[in-house]
Amino acid sequence: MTTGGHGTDGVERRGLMFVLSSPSGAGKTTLSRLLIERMPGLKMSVSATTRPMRPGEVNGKDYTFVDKATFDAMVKADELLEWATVFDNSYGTPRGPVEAALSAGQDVLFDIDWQGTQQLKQKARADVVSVFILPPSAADLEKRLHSRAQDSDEVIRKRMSRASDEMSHWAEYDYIVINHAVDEAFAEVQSILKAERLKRERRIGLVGFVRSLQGQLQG
Ligand SMILES: Nc1nc2c(ncn2[C@@H]2O[C@H](COP(=O)(O)OP(=O)(O)O)[C@@H](O)[C@H]2O)c(=O)[nH]1
Ligand SMILES: Nc1ncnc2c1ncn2[C@@H]1O[C@H](COP(=O)(O)OP(=O)(O)O)[C@@H](O)[C@H]1O
Repeated sequence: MTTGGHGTDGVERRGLMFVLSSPSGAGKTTLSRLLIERMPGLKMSVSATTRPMRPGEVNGKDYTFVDKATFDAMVKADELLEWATVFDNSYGTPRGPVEAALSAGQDVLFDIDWQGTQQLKQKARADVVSVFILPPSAADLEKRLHSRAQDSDEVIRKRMSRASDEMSHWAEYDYIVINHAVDEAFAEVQSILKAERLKRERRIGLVGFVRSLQGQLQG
């Protein structure tokens, strides 16, 4: 699905799809924002959703907020790379920006649930790197959902009751990070991305690079 761009060391490589999933409130959004701020060459995939906007969210940045009819039209026109229903709302990944970023040699970051992760893996397994974020405890999870202060008590109850379901998919992920302290969890997620960028199979320019090194040695 991807063509290739150049890594920071100048060797051409395939772009990767970096997926973060977790039960609601475990810290995906916080970690995603830090990754985008601090990791050059990584672009956020902005999902479309029918969920109402939360205070502080920006349309087109956090999500593209659409009504159900618009979402259904996007599905029908095959404009979504994957989509799913979560908490009675529809969420989906617009295909165009992802394909454009990957073919420009950028990596793409996804904050999507297990259903979306499965769909991406079916489409491009070799290019997907998936990380599941766990909270340190149920009490911490609940505290974080309250501290975010953006959802009603009823919505928080729904999110807590769905957490166990979401968590049951942890073993489908390549990496598991427990989000105790943000800085440490961020450092772990960053290490995963850095290592995955160096994977031999993604570095399609290596054959040429090594040939040229050998040429220099022989010449
Ligand atoms: N499959 C899929 N899931 C999404 C997408 N965008 C967001 N999600 C997931 O939908 C769930 C709810 O997201 P949201 O309402 O923003 O609440 P959050 O869990 O507090 O971030 C989270 O598990 C997100 O990862 C998407 O485009 N596709
Ligand atoms: N390691 C952490 N320690 C304490 N609070 C955290 C930590 N990580 C995230 N939070 C806070 O918890 C709340 C939920 O985090 P958020 O990133 O929105 O989760 P998600 O996107 O998974 O729903 C936010 O208020 C965030 O600032």
